[in-house]
Amino acid sequence: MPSLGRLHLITDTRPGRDPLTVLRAVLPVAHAELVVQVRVEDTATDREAYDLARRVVALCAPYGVPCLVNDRLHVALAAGAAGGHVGAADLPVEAARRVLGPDAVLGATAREPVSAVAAVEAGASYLGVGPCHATTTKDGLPPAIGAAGVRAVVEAVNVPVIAIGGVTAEGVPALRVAGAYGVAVVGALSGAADPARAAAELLRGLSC
Ligand SMILES: Cc1ncc(COP(=O)(O)OP(=O)(O)O)c(N)n1
Ligand SMILES: Cc1nc(C(=O)O)sc1CCOP(=O)(O)O
Ligand SMILES: [Mg+2]
Repeated sequence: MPSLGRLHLITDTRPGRDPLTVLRAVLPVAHAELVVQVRVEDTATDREAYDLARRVVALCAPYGVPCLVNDRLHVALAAGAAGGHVGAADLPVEAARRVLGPDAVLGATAREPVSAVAAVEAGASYLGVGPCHATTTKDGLPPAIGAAGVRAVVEAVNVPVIAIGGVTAEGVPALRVAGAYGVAVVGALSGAADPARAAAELLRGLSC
């Protein structure tokens, strides 16, 4: 499996957001370290998810950037994505691995060491760990775990840990010190006035 990028751009499909414009801006700056995760609202249809995933796959292909699909693994397969990401409400990791096959990238959400170890044993190739900080992007999350919570997971597993939740360029160094391999962001790129510049700032922190 090729090495994983350290900057995971998660698509923002909330009303008023423009995920493809953000992606077009970020790709030339971050391609060597970029992973794109297609994440749509729960209310989106599979057709909408598929259409977005196809467009993201096509935009990413010339840059060699992998596209993952959140939750909907049939969409990942149909769109020719490199893999998927699952959490507690999705297919179990072991079933997701069977669906995607042995070579796919498979991310799993883990918030503490015990479930992290179980996810890796079940076939996760990286872990999304958070929420690191408060975020307004997603409702219903448990309390933030901070850099210390990330470190606890890092020390328990031997796969890349991708820190998520309220991640900003300013917060990246502390997460790297805690052992995070990379970060996943929605708002830090989607909400930026200049997404290319925001990506460069995130990458600066990740390169330390
Ligand atoms: C990199 C990364 N980490 C965590 C998540 C969250 O996944 P999940 O817990 O399944 O929640 P939803 O994103 O499906 O709402 C993620 N998507 N990516
Ligand atoms: C989709 C998602 N999952 C999280 C988790 O902790 O499981 S936090 C999150 C949203 C991340 O958005 P932002 O970078 O804008 O905070
Ligand atoms: Mg999910």
